[in-house]
Amino acid sequence: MADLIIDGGRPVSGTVRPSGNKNAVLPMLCASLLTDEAVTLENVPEISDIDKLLQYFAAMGSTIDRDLDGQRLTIRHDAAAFKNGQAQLPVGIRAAVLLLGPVLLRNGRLTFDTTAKGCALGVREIDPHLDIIERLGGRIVADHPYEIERQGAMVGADLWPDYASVTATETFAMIAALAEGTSTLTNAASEPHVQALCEMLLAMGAKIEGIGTSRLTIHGVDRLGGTVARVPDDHHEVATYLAIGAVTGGRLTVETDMGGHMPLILRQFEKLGLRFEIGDGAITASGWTRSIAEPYTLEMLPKIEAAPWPYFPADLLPQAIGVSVGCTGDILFWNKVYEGALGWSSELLKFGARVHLSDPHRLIVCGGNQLRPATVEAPYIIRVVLALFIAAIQIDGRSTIRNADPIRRAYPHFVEKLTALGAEVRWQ
Ligand SMILES: CC(=O)N[C@H]1[C@@H](OP(=O)(O)OP(=O)(O)OC[C@H]2O[C@@H](n3ccc(=O)[nH]c3=O)[C@H](O)[C@@H]2O)O[C@H](CO)[C@@H](O)[C@@H]1O
Ligand SMILES: C=C(OP(=O)(O)O)C(=O)O
Repeated sequence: MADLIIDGGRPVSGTVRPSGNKNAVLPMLCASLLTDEAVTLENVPEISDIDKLLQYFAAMGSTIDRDLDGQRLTIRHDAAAFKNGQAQLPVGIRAAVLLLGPVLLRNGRLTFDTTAKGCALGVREIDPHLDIIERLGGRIVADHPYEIERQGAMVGADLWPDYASVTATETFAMIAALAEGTSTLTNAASEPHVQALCEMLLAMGAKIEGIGTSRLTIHGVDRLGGTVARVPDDHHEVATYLAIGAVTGGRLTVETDMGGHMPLILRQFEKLGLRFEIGDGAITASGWTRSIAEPYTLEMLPKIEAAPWPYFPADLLPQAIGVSVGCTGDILFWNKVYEGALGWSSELLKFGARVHLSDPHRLIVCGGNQLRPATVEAPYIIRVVLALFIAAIQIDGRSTIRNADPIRRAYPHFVEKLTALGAEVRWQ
């Protein structure tokens, strides 16, 4: 594991372009298994999750042509080779769960011995995925290791799961696209990455209605074809860079076409005193008041709550917490998604911040403290490394984030990009 060394207190200014969204490119890559034709993806980020997925595909006999500089990748799965491949599903990445549906469709059966865990945010469930597979005609014939099979085609069904799960919705979309008849999913997830997968499936010949809403209707087709699809920019990365620019007193512009997805996200950071200028194809972080906006309702603590889209994303709550430690005023952070996503917050005490974990879902940050540089330990949670980084870079002096590697899963060339913008940061 590698550490990040940060010399904080220097303005991070200039212009940066975000990379493709990890949580979009991974399901899009898995969806390439739904056709024998070539699929080309553009704006493909250089992240370790893709390397793991591509290693798996290569071991299964797929043909991969990747142009790293051009951020372009063409993949084609040779039917016979994939059938004979024996590789284990990748471990350490949540996206492994996105292989279940496509591999089952391709091979008729699948054995896997992973619980498809990614970031250590608490339990990462597989039940919603297995439930969708069963409801659409698959059978779980054994567990530990799990064996799934299908006899004949998958069959459409009407589903209404307990909650809107991102990857389970993606599993549903990929299977229902090729199932017999019509399927509906009520309580579907609608994050920008879910929308991107559905748009790609449409381009491959799928018939999907309700993209971006909480109800998907999919009319199954006999076959899907190849396509060329662009991975959307990562809205998490956009917001993260804007936050870094603002807390360092810099003026940072992020060039992106994701502005339409950003209003609620920017409004939450504005509660923490960040100021933005919205341009055509660009957002600029132009200032930071450092004071938490007080609500008109006097009895209420200011709060930022994360929940499934179109709420503020759970994958941005840590970055907002990282900003808040430098503010005056108190604020409640409420993670309505994960039950294990805030335990790391005691690391913030090492910077001199005051934080109170009310319960596994809620954290109160009390501001107005004199912060100091520190050495902190990052858990295996991508966005928490960013939270600790945002805390560290606003403080004069040298801080160290131990075990910062998880950011390689989603933030390509992080150190190089920030160094070019004036930050003093390096790996050790
Ligand atoms: C590869 C990928 O795309 N990973 C993302 C995906 O993971 P993933 O698809 O695993 O996340 P889910 O949407 O399934 O939600 C995660 C967990 O939160 C709990 N839960 C969620 C919603 C809800 O209304 N009630 C509830 O209890 C469940 O325990 C669930 O297992 O979506 C998460 C939530 O946006 C993101 O953090 C992950 O980055
Ligand atoms: C939680 C995340 O990823 P994963 O689900 O892949 O672990 C994330 O991207 O923040």
